[in-house]
Amino acid sequence: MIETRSRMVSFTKMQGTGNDFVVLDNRSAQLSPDELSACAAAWCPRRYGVGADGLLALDAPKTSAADYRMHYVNADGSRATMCGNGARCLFRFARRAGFQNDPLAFDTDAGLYRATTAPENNPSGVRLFVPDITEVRADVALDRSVPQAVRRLCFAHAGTEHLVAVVDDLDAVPVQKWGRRLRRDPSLAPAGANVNFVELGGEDGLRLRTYEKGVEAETPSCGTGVLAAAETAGRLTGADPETTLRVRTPGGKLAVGRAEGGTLYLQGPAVSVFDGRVERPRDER
Ligand SMILES: N[C@@H](CCC[C@H](N)C(=O)O)C(=O)O
Repeated sequence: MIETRSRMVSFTKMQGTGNDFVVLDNRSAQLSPDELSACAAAWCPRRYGVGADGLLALDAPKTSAADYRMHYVNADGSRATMCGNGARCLFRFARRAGFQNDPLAFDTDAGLYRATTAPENNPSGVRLFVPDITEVRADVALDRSVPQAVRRLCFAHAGTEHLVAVVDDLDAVPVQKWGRRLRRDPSLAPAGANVNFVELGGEDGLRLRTYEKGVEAETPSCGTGVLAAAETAGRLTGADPETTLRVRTPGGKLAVGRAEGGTLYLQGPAVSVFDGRVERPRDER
């Protein structure tokens, strides 16, 4: 068969609070879901590829309400239903690609989302409107033992699966060790969960460190993790659910609040780092 697609794929490297992504326009690249997974697994490793926590692809919309569709694939090639930092980056990528509606609406595997430029005078800020988080368990029991330092353990589906573990001393948590163990607890099968360790209080409201499934490591920040923490741990502080909650991650600050009309949002930066071209993995050619 004659190969008609280019071997090289154009991409933009982007980051949102240090959570970084290879971002491509799949209307031109035309990669199938399996090919997107293979590309993520080939391009995300930091020593052998471009280096990223995941791959984002902008595609033609699936529903008439959307301007475009977002595909999200973790660094290990597994597909995830949603990515909060990634969705903000893809919004900025879509603007650069010429999408002009405001807000922009996009299909994801977790449903329809919308985003707009953040209202404050912050050129990199993006406000991602999200559906209310309805699947919440305030206290969960896992099959495996949970470290004693975890004072409360909650679960929230914030577009994807999250455990929220409340601790007193966030800096003392061995995130890699505990996250890896809790993330695959049999009671969470088959999807598993990202694991967020949260310290309550302080001037920023919450501090958060996340072990991400699909990266199988701590990442500098996780947007849906911030939403899950705001919904569960944030409420444990007695904070008014209507006030904006500031969440500090190792990669930077994010805000969770309610817009006029009551829609929940996640707000933070989305930044282009560089543009490049990368070869498709050999098996996929
Ligand atoms: N970093 C993302 C979440 C990406 C998906 C996650 N690893 C999963 O598999 O659920 C975010 O910013 O939300």
